[in-house]
Amino acid sequence: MIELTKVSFGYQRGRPLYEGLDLTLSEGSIYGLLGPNGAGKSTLLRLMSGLLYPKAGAIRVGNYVPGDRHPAFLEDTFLVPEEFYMPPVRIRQFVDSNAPFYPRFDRSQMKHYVQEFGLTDDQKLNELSYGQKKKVLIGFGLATNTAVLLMDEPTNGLDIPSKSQFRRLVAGAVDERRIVVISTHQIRDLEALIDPVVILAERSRSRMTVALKASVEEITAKLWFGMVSELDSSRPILYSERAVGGYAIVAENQSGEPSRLDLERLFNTVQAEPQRISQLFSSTSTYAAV
Ligand SMILES: Nc1ncnc2c1ncn2[C@@H]1O[C@H](COP(=O)(O)OP(=O)(O)OP(=O)(O)O)[C@@H](O)[C@H]1O
Repeated sequence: MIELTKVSFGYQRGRPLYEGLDLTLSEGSIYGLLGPNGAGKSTLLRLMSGLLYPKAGAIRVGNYVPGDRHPAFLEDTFLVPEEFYMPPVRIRQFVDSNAPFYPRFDRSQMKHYVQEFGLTDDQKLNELSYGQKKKVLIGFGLATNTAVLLMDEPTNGLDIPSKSQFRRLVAGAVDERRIVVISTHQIRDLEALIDPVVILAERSRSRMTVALKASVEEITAKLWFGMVSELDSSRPILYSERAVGGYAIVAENQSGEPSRLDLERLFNTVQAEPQRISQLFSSTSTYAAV
């Protein structure tokens, strides 16, 4: 379990990014962390991995406080950052030097990922493209089998076939003891993978909060995604955008009608109507605390 309780954080004095942020994440799920530029997604992943410390409130990951950087916590947590440095060594050497830090690291799994991504063990990291380096780091992260795997914009830089490989490999690497959190703007890349969805939105004066945390099932039970030819009052519409032949809408799902979640429209709805969304999902959101 990852538990953030009343967490406040800001990089500069007097300019908090979050204040009193609550968020609980459970094992066995791949959470999608979405939010506008600068919302604090990377910051949240750094707080969860112990690279940053909250100014107030508490963060617990299992039995540990990430900021204490206890060895048992560090060997069970892996962060694939958006920007990274890879040393000028062969993939094999990189694995040899870093795998010992992760007791559950599985070398045959890593070998498989390297092959799947079209790479070979003896390639030098400094001779790889950004996307290829990223594949090595993603493969390494998956092969660590840490209880917590955090990935910041993992599909940035991956080509089209690699994005579906990524989805397949991540889906295959999750089990009931693992929590995977993926922060992304590449909603289309990950639509079929992430569930539940966590969306950050502005609470007040540039302070961000978790405006929605819900499973795909809960979202489609409460919201209806579809097309209408006219915007009329037959449905309580939360968001609409012009589309060919009418409007693509997100409405309250008062009749329990099934529909397919559209993450991009959900994201826009949450940013446009954070309070209404919060009321609809009041048991799962902290926005109501404003
Ligand atoms: N090292 C830093 N020093 C000062 N401010 C920072 C630092 N890192 C991030 N920030 C600020 O904190 C805020 C949140 O940044 P963060 O990178 O967490 O957002 P993000 O949601 O990941 O953004 P993006 O979607 O653009 O990657 C931004 O306003 C950013 O300018």
